[in-house]
Amino acid sequence: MAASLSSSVTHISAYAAIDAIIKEEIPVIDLSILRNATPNQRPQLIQEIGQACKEWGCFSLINHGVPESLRTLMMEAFTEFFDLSEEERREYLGKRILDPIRHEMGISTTAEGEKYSRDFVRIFVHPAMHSPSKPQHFRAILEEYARQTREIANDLLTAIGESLGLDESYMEKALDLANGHQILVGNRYPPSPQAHQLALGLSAHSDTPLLSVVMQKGSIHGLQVMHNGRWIPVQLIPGSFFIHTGDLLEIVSNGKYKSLLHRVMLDERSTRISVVTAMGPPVENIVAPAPKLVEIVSKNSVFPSIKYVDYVELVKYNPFGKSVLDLLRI
Ligand SMILES: O=C(O)CCC(=O)C(=O)O
Ligand SMILES: [Fe+2]
Repeated sequence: MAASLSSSVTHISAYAAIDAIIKEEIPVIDLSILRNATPNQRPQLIQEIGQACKEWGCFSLINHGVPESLRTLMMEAFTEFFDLSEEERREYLGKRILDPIRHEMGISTTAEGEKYSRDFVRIFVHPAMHSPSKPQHFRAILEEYARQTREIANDLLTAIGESLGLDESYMEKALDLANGHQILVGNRYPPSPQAHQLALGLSAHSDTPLLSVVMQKGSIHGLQVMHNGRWIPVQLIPGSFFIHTGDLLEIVSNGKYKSLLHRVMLDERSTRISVVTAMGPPVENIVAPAPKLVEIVSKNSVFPSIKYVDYVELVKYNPFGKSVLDLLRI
C-alpha cells in the first residue's frame, strides 16, 4: 500500500514538474501565419498574442521574414563599431538622453548600489535616420534592418491592439506609427570570470517605448525575464526575435499588458552582443490609455496622459528608485 502510494505520489510530482516546465516556456508566435491568415484564422492568432502579452509580456517570434544574412550583417556592423578605437567612438560618448546617437562604456551603478557592465550605442533611426559614420557600411545596413524590424513591430502592435478589443487601425492612428519614434541599441557585454564578482550586464528594468524587438548573436544567453515573481533565463530559438512589451504599451492598454521587467547576466567566458530595436509614437505625442479600455476594463484610467518626451525625461532623472509607471499610476 505504502509502495503504491509513494509511486503514485512520485507519478503525480513528476507530472507537476513537467507541468511547471511547460508553464515556464515562453510563448512562440509565427509571424508568417499572422501575416497570411484568412479572416477566419486571424482571431485565434490575435488571441494567442494577447495571451502572451498578458501572461508573459514577451514571446519568441519565428518566421519573421528578416533574412538571416541581414541579421548577420547588422550584428557584424555593431561588432565593428565596438571594435573601433576609443578615439573614433569618442564623439558619441555620454551625451544627453535625447541626442540621436549616444554611446556609453563600462561599469555603471544603480540607485541601490548594484554594479553592472555593458557598452552600448543607442541610435534614433526613425522618422529621421541617424547613423555613426563608421564602420563603412553601417548606415546602409542599419537603414534596412530598421525598416524591416519597424514593419514587424507595427504589424505586431496592430495585432496587439486587436487583442485588446481596439479597432484594427487604433494603434496605427492614435499612436501615429507611420511617424513613430524608433530606436536601435547595440549592446556589448564583457565576459566576467567569477573572481570579478560582477554578475550583471544590465540591471532590472523595463523598456520605455511600446514594443521591443531583440536579436542576440550566437548562443550566449544572458537575458532574463521576470515571470510570476521569478527570473527566467531566455533561451532564444536560433534565428528568432525576442519580442517584449514596454511602458507605453502598459499605459495605452490601461494596465492590462504589463511592461516586461528584464535584466542581463554576464557570461563567465564570452562576450555577448545584442541588438534591440524599440518602437514608440512620435516623441511629441501624448500617450494615454485607449478610451475604449477605460470604459470597458475599469471605468477608470489607471494612468494619466503624458507626453512621450516628458516620460523619457522622468525615466532618466527619476530619483525615487521606483519605476516611473508605479509613480504615475492613479
Ligand atoms: O541584451 C539584451 O538582450 C537586452 C538589452 C536590453 O534590455 C536593452 O537594451 O534595453
Ligand atoms: Fe531592455
